Amino acid sequence: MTNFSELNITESTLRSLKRMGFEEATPIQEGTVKFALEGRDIIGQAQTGTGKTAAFGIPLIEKIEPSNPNIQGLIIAPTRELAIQVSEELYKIGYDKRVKILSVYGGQDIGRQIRALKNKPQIIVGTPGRIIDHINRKTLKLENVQTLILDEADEMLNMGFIDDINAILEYVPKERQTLLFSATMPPAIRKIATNFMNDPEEVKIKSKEMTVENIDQYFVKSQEKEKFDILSRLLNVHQPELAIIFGRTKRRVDELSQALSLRGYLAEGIHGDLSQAKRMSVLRQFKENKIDILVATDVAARGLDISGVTHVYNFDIPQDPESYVHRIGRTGRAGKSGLAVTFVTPREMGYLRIVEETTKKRMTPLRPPTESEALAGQQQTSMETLVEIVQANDLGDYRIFANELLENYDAVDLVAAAIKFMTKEPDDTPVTISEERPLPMRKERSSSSRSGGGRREGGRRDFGRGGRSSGGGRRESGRRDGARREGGRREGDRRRGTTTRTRRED
Ligand SMILES: Nc1ncnc2c1ncn2[C@@H]1O[C@H](COP(=O)(O)OP(=O)(O)OP(=O)(O)O)[C@@H](O)[C@H]1O
Ligand SMILES: [Mg+2]
Repeated sequence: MTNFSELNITESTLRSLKRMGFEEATPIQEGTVKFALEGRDIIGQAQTGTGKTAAFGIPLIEKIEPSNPNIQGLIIAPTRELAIQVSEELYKIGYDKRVKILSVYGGQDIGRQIRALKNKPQIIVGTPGRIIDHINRKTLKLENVQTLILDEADEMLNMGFIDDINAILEYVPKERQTLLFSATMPPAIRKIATNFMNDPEEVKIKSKEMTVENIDQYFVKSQEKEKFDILSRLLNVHQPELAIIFGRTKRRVDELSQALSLRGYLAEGIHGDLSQAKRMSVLRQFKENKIDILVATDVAARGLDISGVTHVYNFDIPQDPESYVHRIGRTGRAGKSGLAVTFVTPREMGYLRIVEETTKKRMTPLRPPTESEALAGQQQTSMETLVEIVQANDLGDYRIFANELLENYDAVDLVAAAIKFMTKEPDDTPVTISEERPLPMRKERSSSSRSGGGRREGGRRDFGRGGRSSGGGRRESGRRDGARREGGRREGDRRRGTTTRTRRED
């Protein structure tokens, strides 16, 4: 590990990094900062949660000329939450240098953004749709941009976003530095990337596996209709501090979060159809531990950095390996450990093998606990918690109440009642989980033949063949019309009908 002071970074940025608690550079930061400071274009690839934001953020902040009031840096991110998160991290890195940063994203009052743009921000972090809206309104002037960054670059260059990116690029000077970052970078996408880069330096942090090793990865083979009960039992046994459960569709997320709430879990759902205010409030509650289960579509997967996520459950196996990598990467961040469980129906086993081939990591089969095992596990945990509380020796006044109770009741009964109170007993409150259509049958085979089947919305899968999607239907006529959007969501979302998977927005 290298100390930041060895990376030719100015004092003010070093002070900011210190304040952030960053002492040593992570490998991707060490590998990219030098090239980026030399002005090189970079394709940066490193595992989830390993500090890619600062890897592009540090050189960007270093390059900003404080006396220049123009927009000098533009960062494009696939979701609103990510745009906000990246701008917050940049704000911290640029704090001592007083760099002005603004995030622009769909779902937020555009008038407010227009007023904020008049304050002369030097860096803009935005989602593609809203950036284009501002370009059309002539409220965003990009002709002085010197650095363009795509976070989650493969996602940004997939079929759904490439038109938007091309449209934005027309307004950004050709003479610029371009930085692309992601944990995954399928070869076909990397090829597209080089089209608008200038002799990019590829910085790939070598690792045996694509996922970080501090995430324990399991799979549970089960029938579709058994999944929910197994999930509840796993939650009872694991007792995650913070968990994210991924579902394949918006309906799935709604049903799962309702069902979990009915069964007494503190759960909320998040997906692209919710209002921006709702999405932000759910995320805030999750970050503040007011809810401990976040049920999400892939919208929440990319790039979100929520500390303390201990468990990720893929209630539905994702359709492509890249999504898997990003989903489970919400845990095990910044060196912490995590646990991921993926549900797979028997006919989806082929997908599991493809994921494993891509990540180069086998998942361990997990035998789901039976109801009585789940209960026994919980009782055990309750007992251990009681013992810990006793050992902490901080009971004070509680002893007075205990003595009062002991005058009238049997000691064993009282302790048993305490254990019972702390234990979540099996709950058969009826819930509705509609059956999700399984992914198309796919034989177990090597990743070299990944085409066919499994079309995901926008035909992104087709990139696996190195070609353009035929059935994506993402292209929108009138895409330059700022008014076409509805609540920041793409029209394409509706048009895709039943195959809509919930990914796109803005
Ligand atoms: N040098 C560092 N020292 C300590 N913590 C760091 C360092 N760099 C980044 N972090 C922290 O690590 C966490 C993960 O960083 P970040 O979100 O940039 O990861 P990422 O590589 O972009 O992941 P993803 O692929 O999921 O987007 C953040 O909380 C960040 O503040
Ligand atoms: Mg990131």
